[in-house]
Amino acid sequence: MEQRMYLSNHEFDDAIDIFFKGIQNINPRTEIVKTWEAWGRVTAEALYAKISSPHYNSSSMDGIATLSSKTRGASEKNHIILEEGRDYIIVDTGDPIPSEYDCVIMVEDLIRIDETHVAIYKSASSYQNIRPIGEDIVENQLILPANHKIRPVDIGALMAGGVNDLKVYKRPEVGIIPTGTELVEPGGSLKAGDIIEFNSRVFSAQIEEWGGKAKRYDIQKDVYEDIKSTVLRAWEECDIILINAGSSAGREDFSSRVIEELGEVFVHGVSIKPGKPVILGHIKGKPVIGIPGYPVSAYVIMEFIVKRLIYMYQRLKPEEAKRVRAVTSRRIMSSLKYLEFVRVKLGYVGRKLIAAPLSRGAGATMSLVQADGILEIPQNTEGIEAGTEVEVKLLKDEGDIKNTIVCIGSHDPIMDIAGNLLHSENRDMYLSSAHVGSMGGIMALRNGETHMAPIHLLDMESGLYNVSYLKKYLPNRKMALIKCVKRIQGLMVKKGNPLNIKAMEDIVEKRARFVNRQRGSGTRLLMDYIIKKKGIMPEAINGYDREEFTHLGVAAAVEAGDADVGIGIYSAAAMMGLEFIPIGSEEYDIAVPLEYLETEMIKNFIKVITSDEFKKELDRLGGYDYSHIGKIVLI
Ligand SMILES: Nc1nc2c(c(=O)[nH]1)N[C@H]1C(S)=C(S)[C@@H](COP(=O)(O)OP(=O)(O)OC[C@H]3O[C@@H](n4cnc5c(N)ncnc54)[C@H](O)[C@@H]3O)O[C@H]1N2
Ligand code: MOO
Repeated sequence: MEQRMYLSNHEFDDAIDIFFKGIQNINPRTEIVKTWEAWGRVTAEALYAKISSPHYNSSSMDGIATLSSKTRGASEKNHIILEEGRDYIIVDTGDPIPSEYDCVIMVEDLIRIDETHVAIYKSASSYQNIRPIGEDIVENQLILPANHKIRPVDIGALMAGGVNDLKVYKRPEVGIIPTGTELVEPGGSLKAGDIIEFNSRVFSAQIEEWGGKAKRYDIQKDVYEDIKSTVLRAWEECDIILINAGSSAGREDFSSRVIEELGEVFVHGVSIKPGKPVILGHIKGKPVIGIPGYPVSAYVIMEFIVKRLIYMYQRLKPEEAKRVRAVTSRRIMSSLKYLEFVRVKLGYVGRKLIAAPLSRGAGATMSLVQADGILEIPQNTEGIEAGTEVEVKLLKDEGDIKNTIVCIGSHDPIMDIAGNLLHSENRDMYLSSAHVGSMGGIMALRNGETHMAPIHLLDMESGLYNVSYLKKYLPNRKMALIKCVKRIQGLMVKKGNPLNIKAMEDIVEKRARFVNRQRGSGTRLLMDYIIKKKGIMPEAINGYDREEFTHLGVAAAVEAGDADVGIGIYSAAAMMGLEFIPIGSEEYDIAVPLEYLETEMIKNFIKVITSDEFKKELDRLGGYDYSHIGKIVLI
């Protein structure tokens, strides 16, 4: 089969314009629903009250209904006595007021004389404590305009006004077709090459959130005729069709050909990243979108195009995301060719709102889970320097961001545990970690971009940890070091230690494939220190230059068999089921500028790491000595 290359390079706004112009003749359909089932729906016509509310004069208090003229002249000194049946009747809140009465006196203001008589000591005014007809809603009054999204309170007013049925826009049915021979349903055992199909489930939830109705079709293998017949079925059953994956230029990327054969492709390929190979088209007037397979690419297309489409069917416009000004924590490179959407973590450090970029890969679902905002880097920009003021679209509440401890530095799984405990103990506090290695953490402290930096930096001269680095790199700042843990560092190998590696020398001798940590990380310094002491040259180790950014990254590479041996901490090896050969221990501490030490956030953080619960977690992971945890060293 001939391989087709896509790919126009439309600018994003142009592509969106072309698409929405192409489908502008769509007329949203309407239906009648019961008011009590209309929450979240959008009114297709203005709604007027059919009756007044209240629809009779009603008592607003418990007491007696009487005639105000009979109470005239009553005072503390001049009680007036009223007789039941002749002067008043007893009423409760909400009771109708017979026409011969014009006011209600509260029971608290009555002096009971006997079974049938009360005295009053205050005159009453006409309509006192009576809710007159239409006090709330008057018949024929406008309750809601057209194109209004119905809220819970609207339902009450509509029903009070006698409106029980209403015309709303139909929720568009959105057909989702996951395609790919490699896709499998969740739950089964996985072999290399299997991909758990989850995009369609994410889309379904998004579609429901935006007011559409999701209809998921079975996974379609990469078979042209099968995909085509499923698209045709979805076309008959749905208003909008989403074909997931197969949008790119691969041999089995059929989406655009199917759409072209059955309808028309307006755009294939947009100058954005991620999301570039999106396909925008229609089949006989029904929108069809080919959504790229990578989850983050898919997110971008769902958020910017599909959301708007679903809203359009309900005559709504997506609300604009709130934007804030922030300062970039590090340099972010970007291609001149694309408008790029970078997920960022946000946090206030001093008065600066810092935006730290998260993992950029289009497959990084965690970058979406962790993101506080999206930073758009315009096309024709090479990137953004560290410390630049930028605009960020918020994905989270600004209040939550204010209560976030920004933590930039070396990674250890215990920081994730501390973050989790911090949030479960203090529901409004968060810990946001960026893993840039120990030296990266020191630089972030220097630039005022972080509240804390976890570090484990070995002084090659003295063999001591951390203190000398803070003195050297932050000479003019009063710093505190929160002592944390001693960690056992070592070599990780596959279970059974197939190459029988016992010490550093074995890596050289056996030509084992090594995976290292990045320069600037404390683990790398330790590695450099040890091989230097042993007189091993870096070049003698196969893969000394191969760098991973986290302990788990190293462990995962060994686990997958991409490397024979790596360096890292015990807990990471244990998590991945690897064997571990200790080579030394190091001090992993947390550097904090003194001015933050007394803040609520840091005080709570210290409380967490000194708690029994945290220590229990450390025991569970293994490889940590926490005898000095929480001790403060002033520098
Ligand atoms: N030679 C080129 N290759 C690629 C290009 C290119 O320009 N030239 N573009 C890349 C970009 S950018 C993207 S984005 C992807 C889009 O790929 P497809 O839409 O064709 O999707 P697949 O290749 O089938 O899948 C990619 C990837 O996505 C994940 N995936 C797919 N479906 C699901 C699902 N239902 N649930 C969860 N995850 C899913 C999966 O990891 C797939 O490996 O193409 C690049 N290639
Ligand atoms: O569009 Mo792809 O999504 O850049 O990764």
